[in-house]
Amino acid sequence: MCLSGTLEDKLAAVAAAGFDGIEVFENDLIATPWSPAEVAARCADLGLSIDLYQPFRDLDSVDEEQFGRNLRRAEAKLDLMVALGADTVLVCSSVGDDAVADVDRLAGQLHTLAERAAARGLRIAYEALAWGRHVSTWDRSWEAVRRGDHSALGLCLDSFHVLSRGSDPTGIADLPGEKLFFLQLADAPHLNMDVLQWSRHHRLFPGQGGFDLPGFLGQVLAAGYSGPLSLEVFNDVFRQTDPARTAVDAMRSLLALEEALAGRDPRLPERVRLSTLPPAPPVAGYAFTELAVDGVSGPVIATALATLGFTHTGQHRSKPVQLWEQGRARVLLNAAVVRSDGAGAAAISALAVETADPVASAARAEALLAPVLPRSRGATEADLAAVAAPDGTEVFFCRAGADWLTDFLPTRSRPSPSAGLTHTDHVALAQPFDHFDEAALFYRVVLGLQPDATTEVAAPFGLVRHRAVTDSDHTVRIGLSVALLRRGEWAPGVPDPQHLAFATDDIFATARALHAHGAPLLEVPANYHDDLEARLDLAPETLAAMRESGVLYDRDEHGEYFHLHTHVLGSRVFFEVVQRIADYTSYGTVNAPVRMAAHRRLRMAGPKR
Ligand SMILES: O=C(O)c1ccc(O)c(O)c1
Ligand SMILES: [Mg+2]
Repeated sequence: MCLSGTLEDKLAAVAAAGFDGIEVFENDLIATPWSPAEVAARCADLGLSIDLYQPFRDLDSVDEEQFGRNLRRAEAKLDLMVALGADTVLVCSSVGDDAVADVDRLAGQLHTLAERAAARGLRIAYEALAWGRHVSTWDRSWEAVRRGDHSALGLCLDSFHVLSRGSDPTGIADLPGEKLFFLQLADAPHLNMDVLQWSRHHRLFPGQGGFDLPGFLGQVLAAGYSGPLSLEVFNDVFRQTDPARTAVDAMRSLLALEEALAGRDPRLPERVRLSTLPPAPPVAGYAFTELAVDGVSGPVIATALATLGFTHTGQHRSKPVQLWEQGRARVLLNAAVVRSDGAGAAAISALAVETADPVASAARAEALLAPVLPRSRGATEADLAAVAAPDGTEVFFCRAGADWLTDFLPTRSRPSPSAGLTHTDHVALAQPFDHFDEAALFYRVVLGLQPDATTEVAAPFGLVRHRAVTDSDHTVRIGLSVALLRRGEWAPGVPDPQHLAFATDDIFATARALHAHGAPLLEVPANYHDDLEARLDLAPETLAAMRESGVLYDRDEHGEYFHLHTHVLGSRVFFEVVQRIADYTSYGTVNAPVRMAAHRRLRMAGPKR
């Protein structure tokens, strides 16, 4: 269910991603030209077991004649399973008006089916759908299975059905492990909506939504469950995405789930063997960020960096790459990266984090199925490990102390007067809607970061969702944004451009320096500061300074945030300058609509490309 395409497409994708087995969904089997025996053979060739056949719906009935017909239908499926080599069938709780309410009568009908299954050496796994007519909670499905009292009758637990209803999974640990026949895992964002629609359209892989999957899995394993961890994710985007890509995303989520559980519950039973991902070495800030530029955008960006107080300090020995520095902030302008953004564009092409152990960081990324990038370097150049993020951004791992800097020959450029920028505060990457959750999981897990809360703002070209990931010391912050919908020709292709944000200890001194050097700064409407004045008790002189220099403002319970922005440069990127006061944890996202409106005004006024 997680994957797009036909059964043939799906099998190839899951095998390539390293899965051990599959659930076969009835619709896929019906639509394949392969006989059940041929499906079994194909799976065996690929090293895949068929762990579940599903689903069997609406088995029980208060109408005994109807139950008899249901039983005949079930027996046909049991025979099919024998040919398929699948030993467990999923029976989900009934939704029809004739569903059996009396738990003993329901148990009796399940018992009858279990006898038919046992005669063929098969098993029945009974699952409570959250919208089942009379059975919609795990404890009620357990009651029916317990009373059904047959060795071929057990429970299928599905994290979505348990957690979406806010049910307490704590008691699951007390269930007899041998009665847990199957486990389905799915995460989901917290939404207030009809639970069936929520389940069929918005499920996500573990770690991509808001449910406590490690806590849930811990309960199930503590009960003694020893079967497969199966992903059952109904999701409108995944249904249309290249299944090879989705399968990798899925496997990454499982590896991360195992690690999260091991970290949380060191007293797991000994028989539970969790993944041994290489731990994430601590990160210590950005070594550099890189912009891909061309002959048009390169000089535009270089000029802007100079007005921001950066100096062109180095030229790469063998590649058309410039190094620009200010404080600990380093930006590379790379004219050798071929991208599809169009002539005159610039884009964030790479970010490099300093880690305590770059080799271990790269090994972890590889274990998490990140594509390792081929290296092309001269004999004396630093050997930087890099992987590709889902959005195409290259992620480099560098040792503290920056030995890669020796790849650059010093230039004799006249130093730009500093504007007081100290380091890179964050990198903000706009994501295509279809890969937002995948990217958030990737950056968080590969780099060993934690997620911040997700926020949404109403911007000139539609709602924009933001989610950031960061390390506990906030040395590496990555902000991800996504337009929740993109339709028609009116709105820009990427409504929210990428940006690099640099930190200063004195936003107003920096603002004065930038104005003096002619930096292309964004003008902020007076209405914005009037609103701040009405809402907040800011000191009049602070407000006056903000008005004068186009500084925006936000605060949270931990501190304050002052920030300003440049024009969009090279059609795709801009720079931000930020000052964080105390422990402000966010990114001034509330102000993004004002910034985006100002960028829009400039696009209208500017030269047409
Ligand atoms: O949406 C459904 O019908 C459906 C079917 C089978 C499942 O295991 C499930 O969780 C949901
Ligand atoms: Mg299920």
